[in-house]
Amino acid sequence: MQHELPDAQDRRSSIRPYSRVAILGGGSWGTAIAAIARRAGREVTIWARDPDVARGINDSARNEKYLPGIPLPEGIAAYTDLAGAVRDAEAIFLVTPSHSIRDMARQLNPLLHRLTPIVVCAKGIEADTGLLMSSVVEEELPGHAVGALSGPTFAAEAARGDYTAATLAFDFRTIDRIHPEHSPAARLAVSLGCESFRPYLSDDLAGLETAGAMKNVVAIACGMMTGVGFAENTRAALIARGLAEIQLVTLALGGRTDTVLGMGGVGDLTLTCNSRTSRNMSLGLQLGEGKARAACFDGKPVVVEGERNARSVHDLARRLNLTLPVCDTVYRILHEGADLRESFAALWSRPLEAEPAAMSVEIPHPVSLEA
Ligand SMILES: NC(=O)C1=CN([C@@H]2O[C@H](COP(=O)(O)OP(=O)(O)OC[C@H]3O[C@@H](n4cnc5c(N)ncnc54)[C@H](O)[C@@H]3O)[C@@H](O)[C@H]2O)C=CC1
Ligand SMILES: O=C(CO)COP(=O)(O)O
Repeated sequence: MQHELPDAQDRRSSIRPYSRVAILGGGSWGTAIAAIARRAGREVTIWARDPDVARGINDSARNEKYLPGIPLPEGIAAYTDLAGAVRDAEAIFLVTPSHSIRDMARQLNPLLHRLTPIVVCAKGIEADTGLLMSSVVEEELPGHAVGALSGPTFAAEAARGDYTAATLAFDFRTIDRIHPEHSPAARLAVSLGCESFRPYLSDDLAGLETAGAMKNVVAIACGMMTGVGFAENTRAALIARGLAEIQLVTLALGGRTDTVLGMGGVGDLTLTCNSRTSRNMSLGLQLGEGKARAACFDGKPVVVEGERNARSVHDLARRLNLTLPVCDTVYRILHEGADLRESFAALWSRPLEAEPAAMSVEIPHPVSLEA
């Protein structure tokens, strides 16, 4: 069940936002979150690895490298040293790519007060361990309340101030049900909520993170099919089957179907699978059109989480003994050199099976009509 913020205005005004928040990651999404938090009235610091990015934010309220042409709210203070960025922060948003989250958390260990809540905004599953990002952070920063922010949120649109919504999830153990206004989750939601950004609260952290990591793999599949020349029917089928795969893994990891149907599941999946703005969709599209991987994005290094995470999802599914035909097809094309056209043809000629009757089934058992 998704939790609303306490609804009545008097209750809402009793939730204290965090005054000072630190955003770690000066890329497109980190900068967009900084802009949202600043519009919501917070004192905002941002850590950027790249000194030019930090200079641009400090000197001209722009991040031309990652969000070209988008003016940012005044007053975001950018740092290139992590200690400076987090010094007075009451809450932390971790917004670097998923493969860097463990290292970032390790670096933060000596710098943070144990009560400082941490929100992971990267979408991914750790290679080798199969851990969701919040679990990675919990291992490195024990004792902190760790949550995730995820949803249909293209950075440039959110930074421009287009109406955007997302889900903020914390483990149920950290949500104070009697006094929700004291929970870091509620305080963080109020800290980010502003005219253009609407955070929903959830206690299904596993579901939210699983959906966020897997939708990128499905988006690559949709891009590939579109690039090869197939159209709307094919893409819709991939989205629906991708959603079923997300549901399987979500339930296996203890998450819930309502999360799969929410902002971070259906919301983000439909956004990324249908838009060329998505880097994941766009990678698939270019590969489907026959471009070599090295030539995609004009040879520039671009964060495409679904590429790395196709492997993490594949390994996790094996451990969980789950069959994920769509995600597996992407994995085999990207990481085992399988032929793209043949792989998708094989996907469509699998034995016929029953569609899970309802999204509420626990773990569906495919029924082969060939047997
Ligand atoms: N861009 C978007 O629309 C959204 C992105 N996300 C997620 O946010 C995360 C970050 O992505 P973006 O900001 O889009 O990427 P980006 O490519 O725009 O920026 C990446 C940032 O991370 C830094 N970085 C790269 N490797 C690093 C490392 N090893 N250690 C520390 N810092 C490193 C870069 O210097 C850069 O500041 C990803 O997991 C992505 O899926 C989530 C929602 C929306
Ligand atoms: O996660 C995103 C939007 O919610 C961004 O998607 P891409 O990483 O595919 O660009």
